[in-house]
Amino acid sequence: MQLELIDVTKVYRGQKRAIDGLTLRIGTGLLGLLGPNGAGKSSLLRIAATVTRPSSGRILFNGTDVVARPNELRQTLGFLPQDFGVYPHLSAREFLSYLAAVKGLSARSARSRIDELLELVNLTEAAKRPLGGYSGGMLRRVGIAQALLADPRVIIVDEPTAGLDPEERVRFRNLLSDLAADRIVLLSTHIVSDIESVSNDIAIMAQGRLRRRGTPEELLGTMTGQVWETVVGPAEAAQLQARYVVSRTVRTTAGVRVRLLSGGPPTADAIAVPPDLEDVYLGVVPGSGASTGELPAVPR
Ligand SMILES: Nc1ncnc2c1ncn2[C@@H]1O[C@H](COP(=O)(O)OP(=O)(O)OP(=O)(O)O)[C@@H](O)[C@H]1O
Repeated sequence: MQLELIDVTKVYRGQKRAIDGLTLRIGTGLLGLLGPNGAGKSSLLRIAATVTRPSSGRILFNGTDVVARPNELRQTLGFLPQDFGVYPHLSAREFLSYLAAVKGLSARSARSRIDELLELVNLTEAAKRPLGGYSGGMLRRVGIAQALLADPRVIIVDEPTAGLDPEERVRFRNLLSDLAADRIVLLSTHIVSDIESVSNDIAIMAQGRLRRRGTPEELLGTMTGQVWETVVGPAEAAQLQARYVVSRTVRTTAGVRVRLLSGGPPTADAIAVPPDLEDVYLGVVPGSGASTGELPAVPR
């Protein structure tokens, strides 16, 4: 199975290029698409899911042109869009039954599949309640269930863990990782920790372009010798933040431990440390740390 996006460009009316000549070949397994807000991830996923047409470029599913003949992919596609909407007066079960009918599932197979999925996303108890009263995390889980309705071979999910609590996040990551054993799973996120534990294939996107693609080991290898830690006073920590891409600061009893990216030692007693994926991400997309919401401010 292969999904290929070849030299894809997307230009919205009167805007700059949301996707700019991007090529991505995706085989069985889980591909984590990482990038800051506005990088073009959603646009790319909507194109891959046949919801939007590219301005130029080709999309092939097992060699078939998806733009000209979308049905082959659509029949086996599960898609969770970022702005997934529901009918507030329907219950989860009614909503999923309705979508199953739209997808052409027989009433009988739909019923058992829906039972299975409600269990899988932990909504069996709430299944009869109107969706209008669901929390954001619960709605996300309904979205995940609908994407899996027709037992798709290709699963495309846009920021699937948004609004989920930490426990649900882990649960869902593991679910996608299991599904990816014999399916194509394409997942987008701007949170590094969402994919580092489950994805052996990571693509980093920024400003409509593919910036890196590889296994975690390959990506980490690109930053070897460029990540440093040093313990300094608060004033010097602020100076380092102004001069370098800082991936983390931690206040300790000895001072502020600053972790930063630099080609050489930033201070006399700085120590080179093994890179992690957050460092790689910040190295590729400087300034994206703010969007992860995970960097504490330097105390001044
Ligand atoms: N329907 C649209 N019409 C006009 N511009 C759009 C449309 N959809 C996206 N864009 C623009 O295209 C660019 C890429 O947006 P896109 O939503 O694909 O990025 P993203 O990486 O998914 O970010 P986010 O996580 O914030 O959705 C942005 O500048 C955005 O404003």
